Amino acid sequence: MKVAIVGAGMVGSAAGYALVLQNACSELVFVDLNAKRAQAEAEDIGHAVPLSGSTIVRAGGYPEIAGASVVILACGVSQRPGETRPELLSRNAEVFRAVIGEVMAVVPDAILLVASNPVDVITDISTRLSGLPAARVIGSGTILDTARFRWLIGRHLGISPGSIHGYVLGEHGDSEVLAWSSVRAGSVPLSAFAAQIGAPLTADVRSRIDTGVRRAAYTIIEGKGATWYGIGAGLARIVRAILRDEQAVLSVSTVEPEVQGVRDVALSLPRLVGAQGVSATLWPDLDADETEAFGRSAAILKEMSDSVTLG
Ligand SMILES: NC(=O)C1=CN([C@@H]2O[C@H](COP(=O)(O)OP(=O)(O)OC[C@H]3O[C@@H](n4cnc5c(N)ncnc54)[C@H](O)[C@@H]3O)[C@@H](O)[C@H]2O)C=CC1
Ligand SMILES: CC(=O)C(=O)O
Repeated sequence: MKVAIVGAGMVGSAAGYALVLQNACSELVFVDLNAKRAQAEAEDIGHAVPLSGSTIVRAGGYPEIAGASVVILACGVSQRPGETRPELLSRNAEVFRAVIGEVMAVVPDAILLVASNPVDVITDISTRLSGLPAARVIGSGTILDTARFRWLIGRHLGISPGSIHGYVLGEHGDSEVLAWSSVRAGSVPLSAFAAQIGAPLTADVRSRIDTGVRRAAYTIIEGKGATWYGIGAGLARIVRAILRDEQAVLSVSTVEPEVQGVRDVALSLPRLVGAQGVSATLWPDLDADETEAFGRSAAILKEMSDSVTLG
């Protein structure tokens, strides 16, 4: 199965590297406005192939993405230190106006996987520009925030993050909702598990984890200029779910017809992901505060999307 990556910067190349190490696809093509960059990433990542599998890795123009089942879109600009994701909107909307047309002209049946920020709004824009059904335009959404949430809870409890079942919902950004009330460790509600093992979830612990998830991008960008490993692994995880038709439950962003009175808004909920894209959405039980915060997140995203005219 072939995967194309448009945008061979830090995020696109990290995703490509993760796919190659996991031997997840048979062919990988990088496209970038900066053709030398795409060529260099393809060559560097290609050197990992003999050590990991047999993926054909190359760079090219849009004609070379023909036959791709999934197109990862990681093109555009990223945050500078102190900048928020929404501040990228007008620049990245402009990039996507150009890129979606190029992609659709070659692979009108591919699944689009959007990473560029603000990812929920760019997912909505990509859905509108492509004319594809919402199920086939997937934003990485909160897959990364959910991983950060599980990682920090796992560290607090001293257990594997893979044994933590819980999600971050809504915006991939400042208004996101950490759905604490539905988190389980194994099959046990989180608070009960934490009390059983003598690691209670005090208000201070919750606040530290909330900040660790919500502010992660800002602190990493302050330290090294950008984030790429976590999202690279997240994008590879979504691609695997599609190529293997896993029907895996992942928190990803697609346009939802209605959320608490907000119509046609792209945001994250746990969704079933497989060969046809998103086949179902799961609505977790939320407490009153989480429900209110989720509605607020939907309204913020809708307002941002409405500010973009596509011409
Ligand atoms: N969804 C998520 O969880 C995350 C999203 N991001 C976002 O991913 C995006 C990419 O970030 P980085 O890779 O760090 O940026 P980067 O600057 O390293 O790479 C962006 C690439 O896009 C290319 N590009 C720009 N315009 C293009 C066009 N019209 N056609 C083709 N290629 C074009 C550039 O030449 C560059 O190589 C940013 O918007 C960033 O905010 C970053 C981390 C996590
Ligand atoms: C940059 C970004 O969106 C993140 O690391 O969460």
